[in-house]
Amino acid sequence: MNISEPLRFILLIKLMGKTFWISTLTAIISTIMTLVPIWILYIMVRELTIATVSLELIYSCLVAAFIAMLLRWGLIVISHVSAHHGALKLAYHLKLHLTNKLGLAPLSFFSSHTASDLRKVINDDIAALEAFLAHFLPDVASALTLPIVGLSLLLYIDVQMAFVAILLLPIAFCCQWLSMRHSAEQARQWGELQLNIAQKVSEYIRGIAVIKSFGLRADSFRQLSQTIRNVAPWIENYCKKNMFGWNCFNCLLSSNLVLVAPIGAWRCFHGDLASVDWLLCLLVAPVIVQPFSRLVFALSEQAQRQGSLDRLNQIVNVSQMTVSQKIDKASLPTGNLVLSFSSVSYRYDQQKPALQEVTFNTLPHGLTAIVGPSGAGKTTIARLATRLLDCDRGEITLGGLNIQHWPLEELFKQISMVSQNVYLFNGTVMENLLLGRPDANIDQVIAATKAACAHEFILSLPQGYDTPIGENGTRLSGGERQRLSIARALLRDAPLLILDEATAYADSENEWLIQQAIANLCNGRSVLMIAHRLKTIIHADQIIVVDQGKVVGQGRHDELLLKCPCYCQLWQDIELNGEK
Ligand SMILES: Nc1ncnc2c1ncn2[C@@H]1O[C@H](COP(=O)(O)OP(=O)(O)OP(=O)(O)O)[C@@H](O)[C@H]1O
Repeated sequence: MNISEPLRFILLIKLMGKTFWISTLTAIISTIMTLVPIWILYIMVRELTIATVSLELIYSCLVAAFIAMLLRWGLIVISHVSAHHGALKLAYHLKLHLTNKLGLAPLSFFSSHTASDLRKVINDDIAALEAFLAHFLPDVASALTLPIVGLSLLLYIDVQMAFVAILLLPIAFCCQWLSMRHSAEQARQWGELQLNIAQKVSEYIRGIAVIKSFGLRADSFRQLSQTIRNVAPWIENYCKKNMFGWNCFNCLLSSNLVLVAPIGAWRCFHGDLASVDWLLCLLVAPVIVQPFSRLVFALSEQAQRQGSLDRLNQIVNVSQMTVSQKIDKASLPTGNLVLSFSSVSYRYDQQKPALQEVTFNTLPHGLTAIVGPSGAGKTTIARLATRLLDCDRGEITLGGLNIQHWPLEELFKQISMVSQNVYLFNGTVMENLLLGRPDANIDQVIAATKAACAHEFILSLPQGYDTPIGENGTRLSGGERQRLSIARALLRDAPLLILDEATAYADSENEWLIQQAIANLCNGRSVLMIAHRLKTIIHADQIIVVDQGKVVGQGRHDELLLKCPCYCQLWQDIELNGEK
């Protein structure tokens, strides 16, 4: 299923393809079948009122009515099954398409859309559209058919009675219009309230450790309880505003017999209408108007569905990380590639630049460290090097080729990253290890975990390599998670390694193991290490000092102590305050 344009209802229907037409057509025919037994009853009663009753005709009528009822049920089943099948298939493709889009979205998109917002959009909004396509479309088709066919039947029997049957409709619609005037705004407010609750619940769950440590409960966590409490007055106000119009509408819809019965009786009495025709009017008149209640209900939810589409389109329309030039795979640079920043500048939002005119090269087979005070721009450099962000000005090249010209898959084969904030997926140890290299064999996996000092602790887990580690590895310690992520990077075996210093939060035993694992990881590779602590990089082959987004020094440790004031200051801070 190819989804290449913004989502609209017409597009969703097109994407459902023939399942939509099958379900709609069968819904329409099954609705017509609802009126067939009534029509047959009418013919039977008319036969019974004439002098010579043909029993044969009566039997045929009964059989025909029975067949019409069976056909109706069969068609309803086909309509619902095909609508559900089409809607589920569409929901599956939408989820796949949107998650692929998110995978290629730049990091800046995620700073304005939280994980809980996106989860709600991908789960709830797609579920809302799926329900609409699976239930409402066949329902709406049937609800539109019934009044048209029923009214045609009444017009055929008696034009005046057809008019009486729909006399109250305009008044009913006026009442409904009065109560629905603000429905789009109300649907928007309701969507916002739901989103707010989802965000606060997810914040509450994420921060549960802090909340417990302050002795708070859900009702005393003010942000959450206030957001939930806001819903009650909103619903009360909504009911007050809409109750009168909605009740009048429903009353008027179910009251056309109040006119059809006495007017029909009066006309029968005066010989103006045959009593059998009056009977048909009594049976058909309520059937004509009642579906409008279903139609209006379906329409009243249209604003909410439009809201769902708008939110989904925010993901569909997100600009993608692009490969700006098509390069033949065979002509890509190979070997131990040098990463170069050349006059690179970047700013988040409209704030002051995070990086300005940054220029440096990594060393092939060497350790290049980036150091600087907090907020200097070190992490931004790592994000730009891995295309989590794209630079505003300047050029970043790998092996002499701009990284924006590298096919993404090939670029990420060259780079491995170990970050301070390790993310492990909810699966087994082995599944997490194989993430970057699914075809690795068990010997390669064990070699990687041994080099990352992780093999021993993995074996001590209840099911060894097959132990489930929980969401983000919650069943492992911080140091264990870190060593597992290093093993994952080792197994990936990319020639350029970017380390966002991994030992910052480790205890002394774990720190020693992690340092050892990192030393193994650096062996034979070009390494760019974002160092938040100096003592881990004093032996680096090259140190780049960054301050306020600019490179202010470059060299080895001893050279920088002589010529770079910013580096001297950082070093003095360690000597004065120590470094944990
Ligand atoms: N997502 C973001 N949105 C807006 N500004 C940001 C964002 N991330 C970082 N910044 C800003 O960019 C500048 C550089 O931040 P960066 O995280 O690169 O610094 P750092 O040297 O890694 O800091 P630290 O050592 O404290 O981690 C800082 O002024 C920071 O406030």
